[in-house]
Order: sequence, then structure tokens, then C-alpha cells
Amino acid sequence: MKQEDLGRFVGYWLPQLEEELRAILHSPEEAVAGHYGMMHYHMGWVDEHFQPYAAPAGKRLRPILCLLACAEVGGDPSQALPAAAGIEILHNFSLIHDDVEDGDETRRHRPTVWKLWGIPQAINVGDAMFALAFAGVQRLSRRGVPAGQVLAALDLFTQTCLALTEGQHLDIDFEQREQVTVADYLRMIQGKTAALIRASVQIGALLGGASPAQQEALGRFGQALGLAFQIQDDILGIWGDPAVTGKAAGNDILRRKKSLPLLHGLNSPAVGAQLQALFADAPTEEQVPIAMELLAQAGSRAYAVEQVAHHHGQARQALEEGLGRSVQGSVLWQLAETLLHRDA
Ligand SMILES: CC(C)=CCC/C(C)=C/CC/C(C)=C/COP(=O)(O)OP(=O)(O)O
Repeated sequence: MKQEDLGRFVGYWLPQLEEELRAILHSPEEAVAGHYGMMHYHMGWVDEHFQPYAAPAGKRLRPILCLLACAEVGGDPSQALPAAAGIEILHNFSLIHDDVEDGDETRRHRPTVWKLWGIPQAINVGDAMFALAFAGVQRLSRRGVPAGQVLAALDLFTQTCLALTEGQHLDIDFEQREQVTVADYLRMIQGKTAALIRASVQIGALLGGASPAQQEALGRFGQALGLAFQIQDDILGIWGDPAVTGKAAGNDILRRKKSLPLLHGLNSPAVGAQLQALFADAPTEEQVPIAMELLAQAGSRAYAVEQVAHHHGQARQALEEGLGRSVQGSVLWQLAETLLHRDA
């Protein structure tokens, strides 16, 4: 596949992915239409009155990675579509629960599910999406994928669900913990973010017929890409443009999130004490620019950008191992490069 093919690939497979997602998240009967309506709202298909509406729906990054990995090892992406859809549903389940756990009121420029329908319904609809994510992966059998491969994909998927909750456990725990090291942070994002990105690539490679060694190397590519992606997310969580990210300005400062730039600032000899004093109580909106200035003095943004580049480099190396050639002409790599320059 040639580099310029990324746009064409996404243009071709995205509508098919949406169709698969709609089939999995289809309401079985009128009595529970509201339950599925909340899912459709979160997926960007309807408004809060469940009327058809094309809203910002997220990047669909993980399923695209899954389909691309399948294609890049010589497989047919249509065989991987149900897994790609299951992965996206799992991701969206985690966002709905994460918004409840964090108390976030906005996602993708719209009120969050809990904000509109309350916490009990948001937890319940998240639970349903968790179950439907597995139902999605199981639909691989309908496409003639051999039972052994379906089981292997389900096994990876199950391990990934656990990894997500482990990462989320650490993330929540770190908000109260005084001392968090960079190693602690990396362990946390490995679970919270990188595990699912790793699984997306690895499951795509598995279904595309890659050898175990190839699957492992491509998994490492996904893992490193996931780490770079989360650190980039941390940068956007502080310095991102709210109009583009759909999140409040300085969101992570207000929430005292132990994101990488903040960890760096808190441990800085120059401004660490001042930042710690600011973080002793929940910072106010007026204190956000002060915290940003302190982070600038500590060089925390530059440090995080360097770390993104480091993990991006690791991703490139693993991808070259997995493909057995240079990343030149790799569409997976083109996507990785695009992610490096994202602003939302
Ligand atoms: C178990 C549990 C509740 C875990 C929560 C894990 C969690 C919410 C991790 C955040 C990962 C992340 C970077 C999300 C944004 O992805 P994105 O930028 O791809 O989002 P998009 O789909 O909106 O584009």
C-alpha cells in the first residue's frame, strides 16, 4: 500500500465500520430504545432527543489501526471489521465511565451522557456497551474467521479490558498520592491508554494472518504509539485549544491530574514547591494561568514533547521489525505520523 492510500483506506472502510457499529448497537425493541439512544448519542449519531444528527464522533483511531494492521500484513480488513467495531465500543464504554468517574461535563464538544441522563443511567449504558464490545468481537465467526483465531482475539481483548481498569485504578489513585514517579506514570498509561491501542494493532495483525513474532512486534509498535498518544493527550489537556479539543482550558490542572507535564513541574527544583502549594487544594480557574506559567518556567511542555518523540521513535523501530522492512510506504506509519501532529 502506498502512503497516499491512507485517506482512501479510511474513506473506504470508515462507512463499513459505522455500519458494523450500528448493527451491534441496534436497539432490539421499542421499550428500551432510550437505553440504545444514549449509546447512539455518545457515538455521535443522534442528538439528546434521539433525533438523527451528525455530531463529532471521535477519531475512530483504534478500529482504523486494527483494519490497517490487518491489511498491512496481507489480510482482508473485512474479516477484522467486527473486532474493530468491538474495540471502538470498548473504548466508548471506557469514556462514558471515565466521564462519570472524573465528573467531566463535556466530551467531543457536547454534554456527557451522565450530565444529560444522570450517573445511574450512564453507568448502566456503559455496562451495556462493555457487553456489546464482546458481542462485537464474537461476530468474527460470522465472517468465517476460524474459531481458534476468534478465541485468541477474545483472549487478548479480555486481558486488555483488565489492563484498562488497572490503568484507571492507578490514575484515580494518583490524584490523592503525593509522590508519583515517571515510572509510576508510565505504568498507569500503559494500562489506561496503550493497552487498547496495542490490542487494536495486535488483533488486526492476528486476523490478517501475521506470524506470532510479527504480532508481537506490531503489538510493541501499538504500545509505543499508545504511550506517545497519551503523552500528547496530556499536552493537549493543558495547552490544547478548548474549541478544538472539546475540553475546558487547563482541564488537567483544574482536576489536579498527575499528567506527565504536571509531574515534571511538580518535581522541578525551580518551581516544584510553588506548584505543590497550588495543588495542595483544588486550583481555581484563576490559578490556571499561574500554573501554566510555572510549567513553562520548568520546561515541562518541552520535556513532554521530547517524551512523545522518544516513544514515537520506539514505535518506528518496532514497526520496522514487525514489517521486516523500513516504514517507508507503510500506511500504519503514516497514521502514526499524523497522530504526532494532532491538535485534538
Ligand atoms: C476502565 C476505564 C473506565 C478506563 C478509562 C480509560 C480511559 C478513559 C483512557 C483515556 C484514553 C484516551 C487517550 C482517550 C481519548 O482517546 P481519543 O482521543 O482516541 O478519543 P476519541 O474517540 O474521542 O477520538
